[in-house]
Amino acid sequence: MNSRTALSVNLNKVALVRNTRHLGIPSVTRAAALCLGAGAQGITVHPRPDARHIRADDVHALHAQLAQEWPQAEFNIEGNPFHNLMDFVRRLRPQQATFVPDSEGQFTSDHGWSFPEDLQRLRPLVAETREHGVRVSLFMDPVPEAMAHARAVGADRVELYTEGYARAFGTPRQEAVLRQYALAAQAALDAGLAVNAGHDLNRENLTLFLATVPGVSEVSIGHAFIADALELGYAAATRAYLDCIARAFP
Ligand SMILES: CC(=O)[C@@H](O)[C@H](O)COP(=O)(O)O
Ligand SMILES: NCC(=O)COP(=O)(O)O
Repeated sequence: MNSRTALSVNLNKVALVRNTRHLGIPSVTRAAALCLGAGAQGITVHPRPDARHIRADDVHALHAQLAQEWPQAEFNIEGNPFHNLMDFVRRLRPQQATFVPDSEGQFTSDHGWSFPEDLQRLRPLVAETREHGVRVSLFMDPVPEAMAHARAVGADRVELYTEGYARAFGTPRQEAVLRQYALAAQAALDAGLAVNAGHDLNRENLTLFLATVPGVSEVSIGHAFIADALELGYAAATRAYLDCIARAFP
């Protein structure tokens, strides 16, 4: 299937279920193989410092699996570069690192970086990550004015934090909120950044987002994807999300 936006499947929630027993099932590497085999372009993990879901050995196993069996796939590791993310960047050099300003033990990601406050401390870590050959994406709220700062820090991309859109979807606020995301994406593109998006995207809200917000290179989707995969299976869920993406670009 040919489309303009890549699908990166986030496997956090597979590991969350696996961690409730000591049996190794469900397997994150098996999930990755099934999603990539069905056409997903990448795999995302967010190894949190408390290891509640993805653990360090999962990140290493997935990295080795993708390098050997899916060399064309993108491996995207998310996390806070001031906590544990840089260890993975330095050792594994994935295709993409997404910097997320989560606190330790955070329930789930709920905000992006703040500029100019975070500018100076991020700059050396962005530079180091890029020197390792790893693309840097910064998790950002949809604030158009912040995009030039993200570029000034040296990032390659921003990931628009989409929970606000997901909450507004289907409500009277939907149009105004989408306009805000479109303006933020355009500001990022104008600043020379590529645009990713993620958080609470699902089969209902994805097509409208991609049809409205310009130039989204990649979406990373986990929670709703895995919920769908419980009903449909990984391969059918992947095909369903690829179809949502394709329908945005008729
Ligand atoms: C950055 C982002 O939006 C995702 O990584 C999200 O935080 C998923 O993490 P959890 O699966 O731990 O909620
Ligand atoms: N970067 C967002 C991500 O990987 C998945 O977020 P969600 O779909 O689990 O909310």
